[in-house]
Amino acid sequence: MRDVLISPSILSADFAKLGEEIRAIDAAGADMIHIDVMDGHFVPNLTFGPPVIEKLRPHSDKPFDVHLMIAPVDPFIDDFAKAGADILTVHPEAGPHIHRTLQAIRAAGMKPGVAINPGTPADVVDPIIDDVDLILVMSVNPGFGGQSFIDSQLRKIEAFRKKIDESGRKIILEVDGGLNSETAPRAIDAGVTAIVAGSAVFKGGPSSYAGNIAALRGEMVS
Ligand SMILES: O=C(CO)[C@H](O)[C@H](O)COP(=O)(O)O
Repeated sequence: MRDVLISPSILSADFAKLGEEIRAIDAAGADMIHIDVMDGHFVPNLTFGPPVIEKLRPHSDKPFDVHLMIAPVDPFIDDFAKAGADILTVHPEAGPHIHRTLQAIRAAGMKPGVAINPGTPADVVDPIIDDVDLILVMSVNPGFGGQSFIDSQLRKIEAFRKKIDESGRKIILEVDGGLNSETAPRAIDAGVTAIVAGSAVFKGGPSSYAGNIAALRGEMVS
């Protein structure tokens, strides 16, 4: 299997101990920290926003990989930059002008990412592939952790692998939703370079995190 980045989603962490949880996954070998921001409007769930991210920032030096499931996005871009986001990923459906939004994210000093829902075709990325540093393939409908991986998204990952290789650009191809030790190898074979996992990392509590992360990389767990 190729090397992959593991980005644990703190959606499955103990929200009463978020700082502690981030320190634990950092120490357990996480490459990035995946932070899901939901507004109860773009997706049917609510999490948190820039003030919480700012308080979490001192707990890890690893990149904060922030996935915005909010609409609109543009009024909040500077707030996420100030809070310490490194990668800011948005949905084309959040509108109204995805190209302008990606440029604004880069201008604010962050890496722009685009998130693709299970029902959204891969071609939506064609006009903006030069403007993104990360493509996030949602392998569940966004909003909740603990859902099952949607197999049809493997074909989309393969399509993105081809598009990225043809672009000649260094773009992280990330997958999110239902990843575990059975689905992760299939996503890696299809071409992803980063895996987001919530339930599969946080199950069993802090003493299990290192083994859970290693299992997603396809390493033997002792
Ligand atoms: O973005 C998300 C949901 O919108 C979560 O990051 C994702 O679903 C991870 O959870 P799990 O690994 O439990 O499926």
